[in-house]
Amino acid sequence: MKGVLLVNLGSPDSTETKDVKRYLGEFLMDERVIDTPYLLRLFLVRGIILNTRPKKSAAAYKKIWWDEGSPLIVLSERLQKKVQAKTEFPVALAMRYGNPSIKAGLKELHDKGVTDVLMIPLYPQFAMATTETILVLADKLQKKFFPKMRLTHIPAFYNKQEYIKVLGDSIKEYLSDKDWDKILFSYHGVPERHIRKSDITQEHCKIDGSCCNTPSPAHEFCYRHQCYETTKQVVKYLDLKEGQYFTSFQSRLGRDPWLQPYTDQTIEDFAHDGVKKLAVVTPAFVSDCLETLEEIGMEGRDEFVEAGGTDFYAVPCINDNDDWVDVLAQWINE
Ligand SMILES: C=CC1=C(C)c2cc3[nH]c(cc4nc(cc5[nH]c(cc1n2)c(C)c5CCC(=O)O)C(CCC(=O)O)=C4C)c(C)c3C=C
Ligand SMILES: [Fe+2]
Ligand SMILES: [Fe+2]
Repeated sequence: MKGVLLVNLGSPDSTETKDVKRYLGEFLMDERVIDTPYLLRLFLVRGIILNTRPKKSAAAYKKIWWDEGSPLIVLSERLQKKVQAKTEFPVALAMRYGNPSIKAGLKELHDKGVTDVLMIPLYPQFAMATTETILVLADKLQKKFFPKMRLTHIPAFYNKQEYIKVLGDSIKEYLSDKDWDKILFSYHGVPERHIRKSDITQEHCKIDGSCCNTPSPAHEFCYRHQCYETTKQVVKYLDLKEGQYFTSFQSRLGRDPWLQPYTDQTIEDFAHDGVKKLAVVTPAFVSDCLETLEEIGMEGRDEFVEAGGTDFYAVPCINDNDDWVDVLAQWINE
């Protein structure tokens, strides 16, 4: 029997510093997130990052936490329930880090008699630190604990017209009663090195601005290409004109170069250049989370207003939008 596993990133169990520390430890010790040799990663994560970051992150999580829990988890649970109502196949939810784990999700499906699992990583664009790490871990768990299960997955859907329509319509609807000067498409960043590592041709991605527009088999796994392509498709769908939109990358961690331009700098530059009313869309995230609600919705807004902007609109993610539920159900049932 077929079953579905929706997989998102995950959140700490609570906003207590100890829970945030445990979650960050699991997240950042993933070799596809901090991709240094093991001992260096251990030193960076345990010796440096986990000494200071958990307290700072816990304070940020406290600002966005809901009574029901982490927004990312609650919104993912709502999505799972709505999708379940649209299909006869069992639909489970799992998180790559923290709870509910991928192992628990596979077990839930296994106990319901599922033999064929369709995994849906809830990331529109492929990245080593998101889609790939989910697939690698699920494969390992399947071999070890569920040898009779068969796993398949839906690849990154950044250019699927059904998805672009849902995203485009949600932006249009949210901004319909608002006056805006510019729309910023802000994607979660990754270190530039990750783009080179994921280049299956080992020679295409130069991160010089042109490679992502030149057709290549590398694009199947190029996060940067897929981000720019998402912007391009939404721009086309919404009929935006040159100068009305821009793409940038947020959430940089550490000193290595990450994908640029950086969102925080872009927001400040816009305000200095006279943009008064800014809308920010965050299409790397299906569900609103710390990075959209706090980093963009709070910090980004403050930066913009301090630099002279007047109106700031953080456009919600597609979350459990009914049209998005219909698209997922269609992909599952086809
Ligand atoms: C598109 C999705 C994401 C990519 C790519 C990604 C890469 C990535 N992230 C970090 C470090 C952190 N990310 C954190 C939070 C966070 N990241 C994503 C998504 C992607 N990350 C989400 C949805 C969230 C929010 C989770 C939530 O509970 O709401 C954090 C934790 C918060 C903090 O301390 O800032 C860290 C750390 C790296 C190093 C990385 C690239 C390889
Ligand atoms: Fe992240
Ligand atoms: Fe590229």
